[in-house]
Amino acid sequence: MDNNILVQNLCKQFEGFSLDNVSFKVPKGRIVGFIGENGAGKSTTINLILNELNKDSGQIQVFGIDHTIPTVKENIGVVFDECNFHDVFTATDIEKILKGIYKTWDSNLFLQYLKKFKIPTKKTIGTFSKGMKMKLSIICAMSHRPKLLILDEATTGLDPVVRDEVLDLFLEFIQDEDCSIFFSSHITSDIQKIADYVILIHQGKIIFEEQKDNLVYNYGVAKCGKEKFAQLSSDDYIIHRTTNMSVECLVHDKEAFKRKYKNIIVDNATLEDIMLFYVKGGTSCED
Ligand SMILES: Nc1ncnc2c1ncn2[C@@H]1O[C@H](COP(=O)(O)OP(=O)(O)OP(=O)(O)O)[C@@H](O)[C@H]1O
Repeated sequence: MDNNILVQNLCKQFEGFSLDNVSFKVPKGRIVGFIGENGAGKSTTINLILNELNKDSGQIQVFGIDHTIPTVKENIGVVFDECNFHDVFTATDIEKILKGIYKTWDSNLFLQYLKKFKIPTKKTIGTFSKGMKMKLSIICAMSHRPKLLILDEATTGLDPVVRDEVLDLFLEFIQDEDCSIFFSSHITSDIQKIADYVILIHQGKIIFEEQKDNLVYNYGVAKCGKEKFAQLSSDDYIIHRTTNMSVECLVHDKEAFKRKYKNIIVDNATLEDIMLFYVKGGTSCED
C-alpha cells in the first residue's frame, strides 16, 4: 500500500453543486496541496474522506482500507479553519480530554509543542487570539502521533513568522515515510513551499494532479502582442488570456517555448498564476 488516501470516482450532489467523479491519491511520505476557488469543493471532499458526509458514489480508502472503518480516524489528525475547543477550557484541560480519547496521545510532545509555540497552559481559550487558537488546534492534531494530517485552511489567520514555523513542523512530520499530509489552503505560497504534489479542483472537478516541481519549474507565462500571438501554434500553450494590448499564455514547458519563440518573454509561473489561469479562464486554446 503506497497511498494513505486513495479517492476514486467520488461523487456528491448538493442543490446547485456537484462533486463530479473526483479521483486522486495522497502517497505515503508526501505532502499534497489541495487548491481551488471558494466553493470549488475542497471542504466537501475533506468531509467525505473523514466520513462526516455520506458520498453518493465512488470509493475512498484511507491507509488501504475503507474510510468508514472506525479505527481509521484514530490515526488521522484533523485541523479545520476554526478552533472547535470551548472557550472555558485551558490547554491543560484539552490535554486531559484528548488523552482519554487517543491511546497514542504523547503528553511530552504536547508540552514541547506548547512551549515551542508559546501557548499558555493556564489561560482559558476564550482569551486566546485567533492565531493562538489555530496553533493549539494544530498542536492537538499532531500530539497523538497520527499517520495522516488533514488540514482544511489550517494556516489561515497565522502571521508569516508562525506560518513558517508551522510549515517546518509539517516538513518534520513527513520525515517518517509512513506519514502524509493533505492540505487545503488559499495561501498558495504555503503550498508552493512545502507540497510535493498539487491538486487543483474547480467547480467540483479535478483539473490537475501534478508534481509541484513540474508546475513551478516547467510552467511559465508567455507575454506578447496580438500579432505575435497570432503566429503561435495552439499546441504550445495551455490557456491564453487577452488584456488591453497584449496576450498572456500559460505554457507547460517554458524552456521549449523559449527555444521555439526566441523573441517572446516567458516569466516563471507561480502556483497562484497557474490557478488563476485555470479558474478565471481566459480564452482556452480551443476557442
Ligand atoms: N451541507 C451542504 N448542503 C448543501 N450545500 C453544501 C453543503 N456543503 C457544501 N455545500 C455547497 O457545496 C459547494 C462546495 O463547498 P465547499 O465548502 O466544499 O467549497 P470549498 O472549496 O471548501 O470553498 P471555500 O474555499 O470557500 O471553503 C458550495 O457551493 C457549497 O454551498
